[in-house]
Amino acid sequence: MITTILTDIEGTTSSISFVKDVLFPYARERLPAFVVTHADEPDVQHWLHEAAREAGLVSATQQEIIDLLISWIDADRKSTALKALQGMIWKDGYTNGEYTAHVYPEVPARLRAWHAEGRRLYVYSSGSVPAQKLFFGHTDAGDLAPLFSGWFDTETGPKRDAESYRRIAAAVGTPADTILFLSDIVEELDAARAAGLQTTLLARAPSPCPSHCTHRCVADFDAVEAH
Ligand SMILES: CSCCC(=O)C(=O)COP(=O)(O)O
Ligand SMILES: [Mg+2]
Repeated sequence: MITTILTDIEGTTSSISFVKDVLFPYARERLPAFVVTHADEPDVQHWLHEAAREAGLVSATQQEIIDLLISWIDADRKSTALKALQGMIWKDGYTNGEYTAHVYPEVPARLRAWHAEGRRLYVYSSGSVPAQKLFFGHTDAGDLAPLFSGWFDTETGPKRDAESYRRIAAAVGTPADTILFLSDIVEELDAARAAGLQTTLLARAPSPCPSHCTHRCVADFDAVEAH
């Protein structure tokens, strides 16, 4: 019996294009000024230091760190430090009404229905937890954040590592096989299944389900079986 649904964001609840064509360029354009203006804030300082550490830079100028972070945005690197900084920059865009987060049309009603049935909903995304909360707090369909019981990002661990899903099951406090993980990435689902979670692949149009997929595969949330 599925009691808990854990969902990815990009490619699952929401289009890859919104993240790549709206969020990433917004952060890319504002990152240099953001770093210069906020570098003294402890949170920002922490993540700048973490980015330098991740890159193996013993000492780096502010401009070198900015260049590094921009190259990571361009490469879609799932760096925890980059994601934390991007989330801080995206905040202004949401609160100023410059954009709202895309969700596929059936997603809000399906999330509400699962919530009303008593299932607990969680997010696991490479986007930072603050960025996830902003995202679901400002969607095209309004504020969906209250539907979720909790949020996980790569501070819990990489999304392709089974240990991350074991940690999530322990944090949620329910047996792994009662959790259904939804994602558009087969390697993430493989890791979740290795940890004992149930899995469903989202193959959003025009992508077909892969021919030799070993995970249940559906085109949208209405086709997800969560029994
Ligand atoms: C929280 S919205 C930003 C999403 C993001 O930065 C990202 O890398 C999405 O990755 P996901 O794990 O949701 O596929
Ligand atoms: Mg995804």
